[in-house]
Amino acid sequence: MVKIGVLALQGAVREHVESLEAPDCEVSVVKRIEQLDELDGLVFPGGESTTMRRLIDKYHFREPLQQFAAAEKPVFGTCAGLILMAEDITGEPEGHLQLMDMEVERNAFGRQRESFETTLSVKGVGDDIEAVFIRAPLIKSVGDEVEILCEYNGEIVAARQNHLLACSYHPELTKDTRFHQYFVQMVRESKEAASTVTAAP
Ligand SMILES: NC(=O)CC[C@H](N)C(=O)O
Repeated sequence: MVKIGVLALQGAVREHVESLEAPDCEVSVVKRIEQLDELDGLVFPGGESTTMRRLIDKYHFREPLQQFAAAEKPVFGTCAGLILMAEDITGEPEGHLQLMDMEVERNAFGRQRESFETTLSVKGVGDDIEAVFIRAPLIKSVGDEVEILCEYNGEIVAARQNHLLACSYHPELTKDTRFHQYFVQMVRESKEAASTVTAAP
């Protein structure tokens, strides 16, 4: 059994909970820091990153979230969640949680395309993944350890750095749960690897 939480300070939470459903996966809505201790993986939903940051600071979540990721527990950020994870944000003095080696640009898809849907090929997930972009950020550059999973019109929109997964769009707003199930599998593998290490003589 793996336990995955969805950070519920602000943003679209319920859809993530539904997309993560699997027979061996217990999903919870995270509102208190103490809940992090029980989790094997965590999702940062979409919403408004500046509001989320304000609430993260208000409820003293910043360090516990950074520790969660530093313990190599998997984290998955979508849209505003991706912005929270980035080391750098274009035009801003520094990133929020600075978990993942990438620079992101907020609201990067221009005015008339602020929201749109498309089908994408995502490495390791599928070549016909439905994606909903809502005032989405793009990933402008990534460090050496980051694997690019998906590009849209030559721009990076999904990436993975070991136990960290991020995408610009909203996989939780479609019926297609493959991206979430890819993350659930990351959490299973990470938990299994951690228990092997603990069990070693
Ligand atoms: N759908 C979203 O999560 C939008 C992200 C939002 N534009 C931000 O900058 O935080």
